[in-house]
Amino acid sequence: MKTLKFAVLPGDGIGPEVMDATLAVLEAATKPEGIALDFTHADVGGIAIDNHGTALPESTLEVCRNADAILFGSVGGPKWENLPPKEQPERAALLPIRKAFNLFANIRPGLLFKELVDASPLRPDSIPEGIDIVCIRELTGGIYFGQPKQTVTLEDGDVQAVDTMVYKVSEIERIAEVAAVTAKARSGRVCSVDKANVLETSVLWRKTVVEYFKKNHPDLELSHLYVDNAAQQLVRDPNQFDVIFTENMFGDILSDEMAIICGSLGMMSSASLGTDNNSQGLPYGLYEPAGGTAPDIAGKGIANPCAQVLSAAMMLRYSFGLDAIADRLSAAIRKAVEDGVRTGDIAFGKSPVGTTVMADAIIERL
Ligand SMILES: NC(=O)c1ccc[n+]([C@@H]2O[C@H](COP(=O)([O-])OP(=O)(O)OC[C@H]3O[C@@H](n4cnc5c(N)ncnc54)[C@H](O)[C@@H]3O)[C@@H](O)[C@H]2O)c1
Ligand SMILES: CC(C)[C@H](C(=O)O)[C@@H](O)C(=O)O
Ligand SMILES: [Mg+2]
Repeated sequence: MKTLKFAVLPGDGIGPEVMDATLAVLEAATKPEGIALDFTHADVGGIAIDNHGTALPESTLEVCRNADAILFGSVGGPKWENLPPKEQPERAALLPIRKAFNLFANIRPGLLFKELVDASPLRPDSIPEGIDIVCIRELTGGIYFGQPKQTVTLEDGDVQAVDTMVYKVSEIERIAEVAAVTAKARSGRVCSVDKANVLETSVLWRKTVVEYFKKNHPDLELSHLYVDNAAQQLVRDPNQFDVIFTENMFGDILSDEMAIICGSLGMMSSASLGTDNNSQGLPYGLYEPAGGTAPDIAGKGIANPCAQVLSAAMMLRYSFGLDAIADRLSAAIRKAVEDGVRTGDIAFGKSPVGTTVMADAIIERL
């Protein structure tokens, strides 16, 4: 019997709620195929601070190292916001785990099912067929990790904070390759987003991307946009894009924008892949919703589990090679929303259901 060995890190806020629902869906999707799930829970983020005194315990890293993939919820929330910034869950758990496994390529699909067009804030006539684009975000470089990163008191008593945006050619080339491979499997169109009219890192980004595509992927259609223009083009006409690829912080911001034009953060999944393969000979990856712990709705049982389920589907696809089951999961979600089963974030006129009812509806349609 094929066994899928993965780490389950639910984290904080809605993380455990949508994770429980997702594991039930995953079990229902794999069991009939004779596939067993071998997953191990571990604490990460605020819950790990509470239970172990640190946001990313060594024991959690060990669970991840012994697995073929990580299914991650989300971390952070009001309870830990008053800790020193470097000890907070986002900076002390999420960024280090991405770095620890060298997960430099973050893939975020912006998928709005035709059946869900009414949940988008965009005019329905501007997206009659829904939206199908993807953001490839560089995840282990840029201003998130560059040094120095500090706050200092100056001689005159003023206080100054510094973040540093750094990119090397090698880092830009490897994410360009991911964008190119993604585009080849789709329409062949790639738009690289930067701020080359202002930032040195973006000047290097654009030059490197142009040269890399010219040399390695001359068949692909490459375009460039400044990030401010890209932000408004996404709202004006999202389907003019196919693959958007960009550096870490621009990707963070643009992907939230993509999520909301696709209905909700509760619908946006992500895969973070690196340089290592797992014991299956497939990419080791971390799979998590693009959104966060949603403190405004946490604990109420009303969070949308679809982003977490779709993240699990990405795990099946990339880290376990189970494309057919991944497709079935996506189709079951599509059918459920088509049938009007929707959590509050995507309900718009329909009467909203809770997290477990949404998960059960997906299971019924597998
Ligand atoms: N990957 C992660 O772990 C991650 C990602 C983003 C934010 N965060 C953290 O989460 C906390 C809250 O951040 P925030 O409020 O800025 O962003 P958020 O993504 O948690 O929430 C933004 C809005 O989207 C809604 N939302 C998000 N996911 C949803 C879902 N599955 N179903 C229904 N609605 C959903 C929320 O209710 C909220 O209104 C912060 O501590 C932040 O740092 C963590
Ligand atoms: C929580 C935060 C560190 C994280 C990021 O900025 O990468 C989140 O917003 C995301 O998009 O995954
Ligand atoms: Mg974000």
